[in-house]
Amino acid sequence: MYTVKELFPTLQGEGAHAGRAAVFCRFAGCNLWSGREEDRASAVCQFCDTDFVGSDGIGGGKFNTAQDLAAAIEQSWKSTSAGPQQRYVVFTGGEPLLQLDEDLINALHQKGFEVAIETNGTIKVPKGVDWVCVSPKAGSELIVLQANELKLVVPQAGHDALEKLMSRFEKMDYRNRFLQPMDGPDVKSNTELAVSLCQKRPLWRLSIQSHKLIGIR
Ligand SMILES: C[S@@+](CC[C@H](N)C(=O)[O-])C[C@H]1O[C@@H](n2cnc3c(N)ncnc32)[C@H](O)[C@@H]1O
Ligand SMILES: Nc1nc2[nH]cc(C(=O)O)c2c(=O)[nH]1
Ligand code: SF4
Ligand SMILES: [Mg+2]
Repeated sequence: MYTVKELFPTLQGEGAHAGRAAVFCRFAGCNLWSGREEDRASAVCQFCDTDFVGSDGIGGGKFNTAQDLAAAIEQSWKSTSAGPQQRYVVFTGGEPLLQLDEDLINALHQKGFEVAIETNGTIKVPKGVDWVCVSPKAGSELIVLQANELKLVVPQAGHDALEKLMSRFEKMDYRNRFLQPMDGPDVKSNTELAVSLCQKRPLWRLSIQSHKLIGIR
């Protein structure tokens, strides 16, 4: 059984695939925060911008089998009149690796989808994922040490030595590296920080949450 908060077609707003048509499948639940506001201050990850509790969002629900969920994802892709080419699904959450498994990945490959994930990097990635974006969280143990994309949200409390952290990540096996300004009350100064760090350290590129700027999901 898979519990999906919401399922919708949009454009990937962030990172290396920004601008690309995709179905987003947001799984319920996360290992670094309960999702309840009253627990935020004591959570490992305290800056989350997402409601991932329950299955009551648009396109959300409980899916008994991988086939059922893959069929819903295919329907969502077709709902925009998109053809069979470049089919792309992004699993996010919450933490998608609490639920994504090889059965579901295989069912999507059979339907011609490329499978991407947005993960906090604390859980092993199953075989077959085509694009892994890791976004490490201060105070958690990072175990996904190789990925297509690293997307570091800045600044994070506890990341006092941000540049030291960045130079550690520069020596690791991440194909693309992004700094993403933390959204919230300080997004403007966080963006200025990210811009100046990208200028100083050209191994990094800026990822802005473009979907928020243009008002899509
Ligand atoms: C909601 S998370 C879900 C996937 C996974 N749990 C993770 O943290 O990567 C999706 C992406 O949004 C980023 N994110 C969450 N809250 C944010 C915020 N306030 N500002 C900027 N990015 C944020 C995360 O770092 C991650 O890259
Ligand atoms: N358009 C759009 N792009 C995204 N990229 C990562 C997202 C996420 O919440 O994981 C996200 C999202 O929620 N919407
Ligand atoms: S790890 Fe991801 S989903 Fe979980 S609370 Fe942090 S940003 Fe949100
Ligand atoms: Mg989001």
